[in-house]
Amino acid sequence: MVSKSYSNLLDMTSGDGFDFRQPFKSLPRVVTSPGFISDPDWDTRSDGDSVGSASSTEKKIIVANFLPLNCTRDEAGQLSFSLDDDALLMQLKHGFSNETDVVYVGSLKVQVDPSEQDQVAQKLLREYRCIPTFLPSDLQHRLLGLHYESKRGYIGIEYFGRTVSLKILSVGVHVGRLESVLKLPATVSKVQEIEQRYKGKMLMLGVDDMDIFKGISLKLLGLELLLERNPKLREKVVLVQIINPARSMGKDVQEAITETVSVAERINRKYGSSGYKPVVLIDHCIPFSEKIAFYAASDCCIVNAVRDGMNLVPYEYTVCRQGNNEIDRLRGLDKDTSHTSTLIVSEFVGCSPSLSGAFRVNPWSVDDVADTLCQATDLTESEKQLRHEKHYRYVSTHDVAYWAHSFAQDLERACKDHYSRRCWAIGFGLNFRVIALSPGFRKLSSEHFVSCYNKASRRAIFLDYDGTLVPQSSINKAPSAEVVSILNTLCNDPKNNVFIVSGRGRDSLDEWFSPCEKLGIAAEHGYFVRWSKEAEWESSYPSPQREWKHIAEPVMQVYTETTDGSSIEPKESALVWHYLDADHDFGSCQAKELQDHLERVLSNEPVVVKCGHYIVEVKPQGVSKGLAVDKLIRTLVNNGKAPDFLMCIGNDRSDEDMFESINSMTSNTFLSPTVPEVFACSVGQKPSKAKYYVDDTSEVIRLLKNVTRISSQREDVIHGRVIFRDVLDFVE
Ligand SMILES: O=P(O)(O)OC[C@H]1O[C@H](O[C@H]2O[C@H](CO)[C@@H](O)[C@H](O)[C@H]2O)[C@H](O)[C@@H](O)[C@@H]1O
Repeated sequence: MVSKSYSNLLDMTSGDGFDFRQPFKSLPRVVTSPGFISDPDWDTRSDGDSVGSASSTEKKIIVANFLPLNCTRDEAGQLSFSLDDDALLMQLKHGFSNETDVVYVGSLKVQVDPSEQDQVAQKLLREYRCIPTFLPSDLQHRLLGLHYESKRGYIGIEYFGRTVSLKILSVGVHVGRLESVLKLPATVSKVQEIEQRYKGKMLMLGVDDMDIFKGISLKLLGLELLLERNPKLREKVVLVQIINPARSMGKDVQEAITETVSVAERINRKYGSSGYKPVVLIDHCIPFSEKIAFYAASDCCIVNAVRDGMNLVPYEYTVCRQGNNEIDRLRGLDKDTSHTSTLIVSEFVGCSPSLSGAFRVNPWSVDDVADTLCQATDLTESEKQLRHEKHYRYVSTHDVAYWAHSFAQDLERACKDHYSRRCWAIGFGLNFRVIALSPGFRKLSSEHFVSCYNKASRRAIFLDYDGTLVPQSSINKAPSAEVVSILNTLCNDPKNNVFIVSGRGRDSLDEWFSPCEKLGIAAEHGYFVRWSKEAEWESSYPSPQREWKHIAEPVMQVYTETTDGSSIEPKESALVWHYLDADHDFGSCQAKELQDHLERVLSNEPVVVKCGHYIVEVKPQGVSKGLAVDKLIRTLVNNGKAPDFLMCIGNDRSDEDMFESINSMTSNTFLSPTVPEVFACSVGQKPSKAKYYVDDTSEVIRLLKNVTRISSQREDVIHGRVIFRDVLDFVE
């Protein structure tokens, strides 16, 4: 649902905060650089600077799944909000400087009716610096079929010219906050009280939210088995299980509660006595200080989740076990006494890899849990100390501020290039996008192009096919008579070498361009190359291998069956999955899944998996339009025909390789001393490595047609057909 909160996202990049007294501003169409809104409708000072540019306050926008807010709706339907101080997001800001203005963006844990959304959004922003996103549930599950790549430790999502960096960072706890709660007299006396209550027993602790993934009853079953197998531990071991209230109340959660209570009662019946309950369930809200006291007093802490996020319970436990002087004094310990702790952590919990001294368990295996609990009861003091020291060193140095700082550094790196881009706002509502273009990217001026073409003495021209010479939308994929005629004129100019560089197979290209005798063709992204119609097809690659196709094709078939309208195109060197005729949203999600799937199953094969215009293509490694163009130019140079004019037009991702290749030609030593005039041109104004763009295929054709006049005059001169009118036209 779109609410005004979305339009305010643009405000966030300016420094003027969110002033609701101002009337709603019109959306700027062009954003010249982050933070500076160039539209004259917006607040500007008399000197022309935007208000935003004057502010020195650093602003950090933290986008998370959920906002750090407690939200409740009372019986009358009234919503009330309060900051959730326990939320890690709140603590993250301690890693930033005090002046940093932190704004949060995320979902709410309550449903908000569309009619209330604007009002709620404005209230939350004004009172809590929070911007709620009212996402439909199907949008909530953070990669949307977008194309992404792994880049040294983080994921880069190419999004309309911007690289959105995605890094999976660990997170820590706010050690200072825990220590200050631990110091409170109420906490200290609670620690004493708990230690007194469980004196002589090994106190095990579990702290979990009540949900079906936390594996609480599996933990209890492990304890039951431990007591069954080890009678000597009866009366000696107690598990205190603190259960935080459930965040939702579905049937599953209700069943999990019933099961947990019934297992606990069974264990207590079987192994308990008048003064001993092996399991103590605390299933009501307790003060934070009491929870901290339990951490501090417990010999061992067990997290047995079958599925979880980071889970910071082990970190909190470790900090609390370090205690403080007051607790040590009450325990009769001198200040140099080492502290101890024992952790049992499910292998499915996010913090597990960072805790090298913890016992790792498979929560599904009751046997494993029971055995591990048994080992934990049998540790020597020095072993418990060593494990604790190791964990405490890590947890106290990798706290929430450490990770916030690390994140801020990543953010700076990710934004490095952003400041040199020009950003354009396009579309409205849910189609609103910001595209980032490189500073020099501009429309190709026909005059400049024609003038350079005219001056050149040897030209190399590389033309993509689909989306460049024929519209992507055209049903008839064959070139028009006009295209054929233009190409023929260009090819007949002896100053020119003209090539079609396409992903298409050689048979269709051969058939479509049979009237163009002198046209060069690079088919299947340059796997096959032919210099003219009468020349043989050449390939500098080994014959197409079949083995990988036996792996890839069945996978593509599965996706074809489940994606209505999709199909497979076999090519000589490649295999393509098409979804142009399928539902585009579903197709693009399927395409991303398919790409990942193929990359996994083909990881040992000499192929690459690439996405294109409604296609996913598997092709041999080392085959690209860029390499094809590079080889063709090198051959021209070796044959003494070094071009002083290079032109390359294309519209698709595969054409970007061509642009990259010909862009590098100006600095390439093999062309020396000729420095060619380079025209890398994208069809469509979109993020590209090309320096120029034209709007569409009809503009490509117009552009080429303009220069055919120069080439055809040249042809007429050769054939002695120059007439006075042509000379006049040319001069004009
Ligand atoms: O390099 P190009 O000349 O741009 O060719 C790239 C691909 O062209 C063909 O696919 C395209 O046209 C299909 C309709 O004929 C359409 O379904 C698809 O979405 C387009 O990408 C060709 O079938 C592919 O093999 C080429 O790689």
